[in-house]
Amino acid sequence: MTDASPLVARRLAKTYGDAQNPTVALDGVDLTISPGQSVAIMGPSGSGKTTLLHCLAGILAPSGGTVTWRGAELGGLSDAQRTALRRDDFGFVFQSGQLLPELPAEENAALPLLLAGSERPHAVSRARQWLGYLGLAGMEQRRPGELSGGQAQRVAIARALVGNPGVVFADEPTGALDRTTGYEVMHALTTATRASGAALVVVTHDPEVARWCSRTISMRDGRIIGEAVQEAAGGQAAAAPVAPSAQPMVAPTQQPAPPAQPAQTAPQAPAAQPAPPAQPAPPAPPAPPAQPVAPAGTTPWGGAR
Ligand SMILES: Nc1ncnc2c1ncn2[C@@H]1O[C@H](COP(=O)(O)OP(=O)(O)OP(=O)(O)O)[C@@H](O)[C@H]1O
Repeated sequence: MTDASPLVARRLAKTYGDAQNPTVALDGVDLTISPGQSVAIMGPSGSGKTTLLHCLAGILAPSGGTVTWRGAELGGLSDAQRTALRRDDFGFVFQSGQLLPELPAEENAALPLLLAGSERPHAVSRARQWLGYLGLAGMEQRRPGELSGGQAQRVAIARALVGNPGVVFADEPTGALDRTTGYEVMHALTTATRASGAALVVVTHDPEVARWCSRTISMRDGRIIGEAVQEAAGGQAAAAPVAPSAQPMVAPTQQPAPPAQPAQTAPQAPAAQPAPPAQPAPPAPPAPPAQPVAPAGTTPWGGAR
């Protein structure tokens, strides 16, 4: 990824319903997210967190204002262009249930590349590399029902990163997990995202989850009412320095070398420190699995929602 331009929202507004019964979900949000930043969005229920994430990601069309990514205003793109952008430039991790139950982990993780037209061996190889980086070596053939909740979320993280996105959006990624597993997933998410050079946007209710991010945005009634920047740049980075040996294996054609980030000290480490991800497993020759069925209209990189 060479483009260092940020994701920028200006005067973003979103109203649901009609003129007789409107619900103002976003009311003039300004936000700039630079490459490599991790941003937690917090606020009470109904404050507009998910709506903001969906507008930033091009899933929802705002009622007013703009979202600009790499020089393109999302509102000016066609539906097909927005779909391609979500598929190629953005990665997504949701609370749970986003994996296709009939597909093994490696095919779930490879899906964005397969849908983008990559050759299957390349796509599956890249998926296996990310799964190995995330500590799932040996589980590539397991289906979601054969994985724990935390393992399934790590497959989802591998899928979010397999296409080398510029931004990863995560909506309550730990919401269905117990506290310790949630921290492990946040460790995996922030470490892997940082290693790839992508920005990360996380919606969460949990301040401990937010501490893994370098910035926390607070929302109320559709507005940003405050922002906190972690003292140590990147709470998660502080908590979990990435040893060079733990960096993901890199396919030179698509995946840039992980940035040489300095290891950081951990004054704000979350209380429960998860173990670092396992060492990357050497890529194995991919099996030629069955063609996955694209769930049209049900995924961020698929049809309109
Ligand atoms: N599809 C929709 N139609 C109508 N109103 C909606 C829709 N989606 C969200 N809203 C309303 O918009 C406001 C913001 O919702 P949003 O889901 O963005 O909040 P949130 O902060 O993510 O909430 P939560 O933490 O409960 O998930 C709420 O008042 C909600 O009821």
